[in-house]
Amino acid sequence: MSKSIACHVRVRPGKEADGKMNEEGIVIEGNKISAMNGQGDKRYHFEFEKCHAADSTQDDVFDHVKPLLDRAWKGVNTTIFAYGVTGAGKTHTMQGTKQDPGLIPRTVNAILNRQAELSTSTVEVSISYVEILKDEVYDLLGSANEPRKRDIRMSTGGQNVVADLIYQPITSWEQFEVDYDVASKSRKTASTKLNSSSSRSHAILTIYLHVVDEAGKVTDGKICLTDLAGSENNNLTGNDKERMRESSAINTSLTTLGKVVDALNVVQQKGGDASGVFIPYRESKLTRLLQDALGGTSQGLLICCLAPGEKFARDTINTLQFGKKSKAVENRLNDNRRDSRRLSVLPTKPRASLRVHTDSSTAPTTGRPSLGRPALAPIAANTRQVKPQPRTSIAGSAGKKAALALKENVGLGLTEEQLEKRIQKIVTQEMANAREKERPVEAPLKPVVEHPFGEAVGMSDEEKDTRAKVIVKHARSLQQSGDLEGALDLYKKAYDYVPGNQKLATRIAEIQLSLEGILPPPELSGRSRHHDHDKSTTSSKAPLKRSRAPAGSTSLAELSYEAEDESDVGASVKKMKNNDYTAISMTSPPF
Ligand SMILES: Nc1ncnc2c1ncn2[C@@H]1O[C@H](COP(=O)(O)OP(=O)(O)OP(=O)(O)O)[C@@H](O)[C@H]1O
Repeated sequence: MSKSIACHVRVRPGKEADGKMNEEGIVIEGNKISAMNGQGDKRYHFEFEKCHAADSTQDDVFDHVKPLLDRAWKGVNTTIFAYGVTGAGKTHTMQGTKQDPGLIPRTVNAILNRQAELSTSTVEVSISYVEILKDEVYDLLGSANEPRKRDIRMSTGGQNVVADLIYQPITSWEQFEVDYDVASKSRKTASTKLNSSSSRSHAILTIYLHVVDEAGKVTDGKICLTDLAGSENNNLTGNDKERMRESSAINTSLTTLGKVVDALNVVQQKGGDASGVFIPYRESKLTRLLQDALGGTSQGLLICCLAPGEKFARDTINTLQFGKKSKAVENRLNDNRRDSRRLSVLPTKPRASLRVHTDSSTAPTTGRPSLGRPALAPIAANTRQVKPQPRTSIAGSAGKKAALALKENVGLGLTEEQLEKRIQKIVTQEMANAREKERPVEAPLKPVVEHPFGEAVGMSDEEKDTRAKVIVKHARSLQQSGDLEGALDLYKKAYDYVPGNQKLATRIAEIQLSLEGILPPPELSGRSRHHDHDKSTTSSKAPLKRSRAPAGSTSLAELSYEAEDESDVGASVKKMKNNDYTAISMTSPPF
């Protein structure tokens, strides 16, 4: 299912510090809003799903958000984020005050009320809460006596996850109030000329819902409520050196957010074709964590907060333009409903406990925190971006058909499930082709039984080797393009199929050490023929640029073409001997 991000606007009431006011500066008529530029000679017009005028109450704003919350109960990941210039009312809208609570407390309250009403279902509610300060992630639920800084890692499922994140089960309103209050107070704020209590960080509070109904149907929903730090003009804020440093980090991450939205708009204009479009999610921690909300699987709602006053005229137009661009982004909504009685890839039921740390290396694909098995905590489920590459030749019409079918499937990225399916399809093709060459009569392929955590049970050694080979090939492409984290992820996935493979283990260690800055980036020891044609732009010895994938990087879709090329595949599969990847032909170069 594909759906645009909705956009609401809220204008905050004017105050003395806003300076000169122009009654006609911001005009709202229904869901239409127009804003005058600073010179007063040009008016910009926009239309959104909802425009709240300066007299809107917290209740009004929440009323229009409720339908989105209903979706979370149906297993859809949802993200609400407040955007706008510093002092425009983002924190007021998301957090509010004790007397006039904002969206976060209202949402939790509504969830707890609904939990009480659903007497026939078991409902578990928990939260995580992080801030991103100067491009570092801190766990706001962590104790002041222990380090709160957290890493973002890529899970084996291709999701950006926060390591060792704390999940706080919420059992009552009173408990939430205390925990939320303590955590919010530890968020970094400071006084600037534009806002006496300006948030210096982006804050993301995530609410996880786990519902089991009487028929055993399980629904996992996630609501991600994000209060972005405001964009800042240091001439207006009067920032000192430290504030300037924070301001620079805030503005950089917001610029990246804008670049991501721009890139997604280009994808949209190309009819959803992401080929050749670089989406810079990795350029900031903020966009890594919001990846699910932007072009991912989440239902998104952007609330654009506007400050009245002539000095904000340009910011107002920028904010509205950002809202307009964000609205055009299409997400592919997830559905985290399943039958609890069936074998599932989803994590097991969490134990009830007051505070939970998780520290492991795999992440659930839903918004639900996994307490039942080791897991990295997902803040934002995401999908890996793949870039189909133009091919010079495809052998046979069957190859063309498969290539076309795959091309249609290459959207903005791949979920773990899609990646698995694609790998399985390629492996099946490769094996079928190899067998066809070796045996006159083709034996039917044994169906693969998937282990809940992705390991294939009952797979032949040959099939495991072939799967590893396909994954390694894609890992090499990512490594070549400079995406070391993505490559590492896939090398590890390949290793699961050929545990003990020394070369693969060495490659994994090299990349890990390189990511930690201990070793230089490892060089690839061979080149595939598909890399040869773009020698001029890409070289295994070229300096790594982690933020950009060169136009020549391969995709799994492309690998499927290779799988259709029977002469190569037959040769390569024949040469494959017990984990000896160096013996594989040019279609699968040694790592
Ligand atoms: N709708 C509103 N009604 C009444 N007061 C508001 C409203 N919106 C904002 N304010 C007030 O305006 C001031 C600035 O708002 P707030 O701190 O929410 O801005 P912000 O966008 O989060 O700023 P920053 O990016 O600097 O953190 C606060 O004193 C807040 O209480």
